[in-house]
Amino acid sequence: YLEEENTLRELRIFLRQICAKLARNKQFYMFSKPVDVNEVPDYLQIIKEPMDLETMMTKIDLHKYTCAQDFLNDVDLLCKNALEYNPDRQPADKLIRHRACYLRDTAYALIKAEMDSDFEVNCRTIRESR
Ligand SMILES: COC(=O)N1C[C@@H]2C[C@@H]3O[C@]2(Cc2nccnc23)C1
Repeated sequence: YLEEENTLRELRIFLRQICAKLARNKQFYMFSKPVDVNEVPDYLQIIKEPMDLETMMTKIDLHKYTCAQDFLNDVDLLCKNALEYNPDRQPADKLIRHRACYLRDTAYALIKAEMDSDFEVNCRTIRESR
């Protein structure tokens, strides 16, 4: 009902700010848009559920996230994909794995620092009720 819609609106505003902050970071540029499957033809054979920051921003606007953990689940997916597709010891792979872990840890730290825990509990209650 109306209080729940107010809460979810506030969640979307909060998540847009977090997502924009991550997307502004030049160190995360390789995660800002979907991997170009024309450039990387085998990507979809290896990664079954691609994820990137632009897609996550769109999902916010489509009301796909009803709590911060839903958003962090996609951060985890983005990171897992990068670790799986870039497993080698060569420097390029090591760099993208490091950046993926850095993005994941940054997202968790930002949300923990800037989100009221009671607010997230309220969002989880709304998620469970739907
Ligand atoms: C999240 O991003 C990634 O997992 N990747 C893996 C791809 C392999 C390598 O880097 C990526 C893009 C790319 N494009 C052209 C040639 N080689 C590459 C980005």
